Amino acid sequence: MNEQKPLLSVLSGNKTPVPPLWLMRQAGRYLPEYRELRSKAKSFLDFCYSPAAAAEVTLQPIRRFGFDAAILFSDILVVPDALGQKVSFETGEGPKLEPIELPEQLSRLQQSIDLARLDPVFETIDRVKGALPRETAFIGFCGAPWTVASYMIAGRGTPDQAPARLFAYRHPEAFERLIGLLADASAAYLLRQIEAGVEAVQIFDSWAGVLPPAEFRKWVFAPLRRMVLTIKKERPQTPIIAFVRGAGTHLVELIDGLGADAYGLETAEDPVWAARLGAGRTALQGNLDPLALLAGGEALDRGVDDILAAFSDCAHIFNLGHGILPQTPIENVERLVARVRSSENRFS
Ligand SMILES: Cc1c2[nH]c(c1CCC(=O)O)Cc1[nH]c(c(CCC(=O)O)c1C)Cc1[nH]c(c(CCC(=O)O)c1C)Cc1[nH]c(c(C)c1CCC(=O)O)C2
Repeated sequence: MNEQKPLLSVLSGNKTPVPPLWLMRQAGRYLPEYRELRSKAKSFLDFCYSPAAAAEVTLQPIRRFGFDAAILFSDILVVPDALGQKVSFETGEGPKLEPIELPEQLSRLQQSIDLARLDPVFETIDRVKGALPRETAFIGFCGAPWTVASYMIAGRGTPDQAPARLFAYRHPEAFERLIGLLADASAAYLLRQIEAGVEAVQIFDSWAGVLPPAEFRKWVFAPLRRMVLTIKKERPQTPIIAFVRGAGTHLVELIDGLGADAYGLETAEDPVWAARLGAGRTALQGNLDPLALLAGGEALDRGVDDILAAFSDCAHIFNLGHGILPQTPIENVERLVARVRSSENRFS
């Protein structure tokens, strides 16, 4: 039955005449119906933990655009929250956490994740799965250990993740403990999402691109590998999408050895190179520039066509190279969907 859903078919390695399509951060501020519900919530985290609202927001982009996948509405920072770190979101400023500046402060965290705290997320999943169209796949997600740790250490978003990189150089053993804790917590969290009803999972390593190669192997590849092994052991049938943003040439070793079912490519990655590397071995997801979508018009059409042409010989999922921007006009998303869906004869 799953084979009927185009996204799951591509994740099992099949090519389709038209790639299935969804957009990272597709539930969000560019949608007026999102902004309306969001304005009624006490806080962003409260919104994430309100199953009725979170389920509704998950479904909004499906109703409007008929994407091939819904992604659970939540945030990667619910994991630190369920590990006992204080998390809040200030409007216009992004996330705020109690920073971790010294190894001793790691003892403030719980030794394992409190999944009961995330019960509202699992209830959201339960509500969404009954409401999705038959052909729409349902994706769960979490942040990767390195990306989540970068917020936990700095206590906020940073342009270069310097606080976490410094902490890792100064206190490698403590940092390794934190990364290990996050790998186990995140794998357990994804397994519980799968049990609740998601059909595929995506791991977001949004800040993987800043690390030198030796650090990349320790803090990105190794914990992702640990997560993939844990999840595949329990749920071999559930596909995993790894979005290792800024992987660059590390894509070679990811495809060789990570064991995910698909790799998400960011905006700057060359789709022609990636397609040559991945064709016949893995599914690939990406990678239209979110700014081309914002700009619309010919820039959008050209961007879409280049990507469709580059991946025409691959098991390909059409997506952006990073999240959709809040200023993106709705008409441009409609134009994107129409252009991808009418591509059958142009690129096969
Ligand atoms: C790094 C990261 C975060 N969260 C996420 C990442 C990885 C992906 C990426 O790199 O973009 C992932 C995420 N965040 C959100 C989703 C929902 C599902 C989806 O539609 O994709 C997903 C998959 C909702 C959200 N998460 C957040 C919002 C906006 C908050 C609001 O509506 O007030 C949404 C819709 C808040 C958030 N959450 C985070 C930041 C830095 C911010 C503030 C910046 C921003 O506002 O975009 C952490």
